[in-house]
Amino acid sequence: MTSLYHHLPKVELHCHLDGSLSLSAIHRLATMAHIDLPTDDNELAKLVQAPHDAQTLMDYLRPFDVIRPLLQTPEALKLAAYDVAQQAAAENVRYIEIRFAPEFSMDTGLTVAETIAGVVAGLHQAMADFDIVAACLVCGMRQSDPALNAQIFKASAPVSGLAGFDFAGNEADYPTAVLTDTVKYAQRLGVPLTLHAGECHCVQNIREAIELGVKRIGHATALHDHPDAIAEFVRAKALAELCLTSNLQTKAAESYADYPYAELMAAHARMCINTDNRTVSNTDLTREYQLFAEHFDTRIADFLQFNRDACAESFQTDADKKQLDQRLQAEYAEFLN
Ligand SMILES: O=c1[nH]cnc2c1ncn2[C@@H]1O[C@H](CO)[C@@H](O)[C@H]1O
Ligand SMILES: [Zn+2]
Repeated sequence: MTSLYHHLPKVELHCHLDGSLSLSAIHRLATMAHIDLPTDDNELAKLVQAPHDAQTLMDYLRPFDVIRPLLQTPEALKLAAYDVAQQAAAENVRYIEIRFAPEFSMDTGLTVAETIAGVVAGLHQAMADFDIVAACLVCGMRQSDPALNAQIFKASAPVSGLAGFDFAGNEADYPTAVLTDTVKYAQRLGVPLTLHAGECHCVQNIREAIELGVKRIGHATALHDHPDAIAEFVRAKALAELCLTSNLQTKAAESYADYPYAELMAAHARMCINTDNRTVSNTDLTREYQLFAEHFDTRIADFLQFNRDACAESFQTDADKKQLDQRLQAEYAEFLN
């Protein structure tokens, strides 16, 4: 039986391409790249899912090393992007932003523009085949040379189909403060920006992102127990891209009790629900909704509000936002009665 949460229309703003590939897509990509990976799904899953004993974000990020060599051609990126958008469409995600790091797909000579074109081609094909709108975000990596990130952003900005920028990666050792110049550079390029922050118990990283004028914060988990920072977050009308399962795995939150949901709700903070990484976190958006309902008593009207806020902060045109917002309201009417 498919659950209510499967049927609810959804908007997802925070989903990594390389962390969300289906096992069958990984098998196909490995064959294309002539790379030996286990043919058995259980064995493959062990390699590409977050280790059960992960203690930190860096432990969680290890499986991405297995995926990196598979995503080195435009055809592979196209197949990957199609696969993730297809999975999302199958669980009634109406709009998704899928992010990836061009840096990790340039090992054998692709240009930044070629990597983005590959991803965008896959998203366009998925949009033609399924009832979903899918957009592409480019990640700079926190731990990388700022000059490389600047170069990647500069080369990305004019590429057709690029919707926004992000910074991902090692937040513990590369806090927001060290990114400031590159963030400002990205902002000057005129491309909308979201930022991973608050995944490593450092609320300062969220504060600084907000001070830089960033309105979308990936995770924002470190707001827990920081009412002043939550107040600043609310004043800035920022949106938290929540990634619950991922946060429990990286120990950004030790337990459900350490998760800032109730505090954010009480403060009327804006937020939305995301998978972060379907495969690495062994989840999907339906399961994330179920977890919020079970552990935090999130109601249908709340899910609608989260999706409307996600829509309002999505990196689409105002006309497209309006159309999606109207669709969400119309479609939720049957679930709210
Ligand atoms: O939760 C996360 N926090 C920080 N970085 C992440 C997270 N999930 C994935 N990536 C990083 O983003 C890259 C581009 O998709 C991935 O390769 C991974 O290194
Ligand atoms: Zn993320």
